[in-house]
Amino acid sequence: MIRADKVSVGYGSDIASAVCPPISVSMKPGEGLAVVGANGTGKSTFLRAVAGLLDVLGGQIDVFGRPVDERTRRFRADVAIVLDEDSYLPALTVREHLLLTARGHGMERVSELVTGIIEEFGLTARQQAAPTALSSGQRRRLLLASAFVRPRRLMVLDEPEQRLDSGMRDRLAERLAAERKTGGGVVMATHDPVLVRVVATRAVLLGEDEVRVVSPEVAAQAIEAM
Ligand SMILES: Nc1ncnc2c1ncn2[C@@H]1O[C@H](COP(=O)(O)OP(=O)(O)OP(=O)(O)O)[C@@H](O)[C@H]1O
Repeated sequence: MIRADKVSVGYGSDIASAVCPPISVSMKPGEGLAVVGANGTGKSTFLRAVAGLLDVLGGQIDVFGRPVDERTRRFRADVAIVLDEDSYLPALTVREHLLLTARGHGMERVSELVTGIIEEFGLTARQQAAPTALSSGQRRRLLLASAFVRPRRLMVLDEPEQRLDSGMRDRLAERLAAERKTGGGVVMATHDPVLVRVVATRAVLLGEDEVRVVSPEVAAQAIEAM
């Protein structure tokens, strides 16, 4: 599903500008990969490369057996991405966003599905509100809900716990664990040890001098010690 081979990521033009040492890690369907490390160690940068939003400086990332190309319809259909940024259409309500996302991905008769996801993400009372009228946590819920309302084989999530209260974090962890158990893949950057323990099957621990592939428990303990 994902195979990263000595991947260097960063914002300059050559390997010398990489933000962390090369990353080698792989992930199969039904697995969860947590990307863990202190602030600024390169978690979001690596996820951007997995999502095809940033070219790698060296090495290679294959997703579904092919080099990442986010422009292909197939990649966009298979990969649901929620990064660390607000992105929404200000003139559409919560419900309209989710209907549009599902229909845009070719789904039909989505009303019931959308109602269920809205409820699951605690947005029922705000479903007719525009995103600008939501709290920041509610907007984050909307973005996450958008990823669950569409077909996908892989979820790429950058700190999905951000701005969520603890009840919602726990429900999200269960939802992502269920995603994995039904054969989906989840790759997520996170600072939340609960998410790591519940969702991940392995983790990549980014540090300034080394990158290690570790068990979820080792990664969760590393977060707790940061
Ligand atoms: N657009 C950018 N241009 C140049 N440098 C950047 C850019 N975005 C991030 N960086 C730098 O790249 C390094 C890695 O940043 P990144 O956002 O990947 O870290 P992170 O591990 O996700 O951190 P956090 O836990 O704080 O979210 C940091 O030194 C950061 O300052």
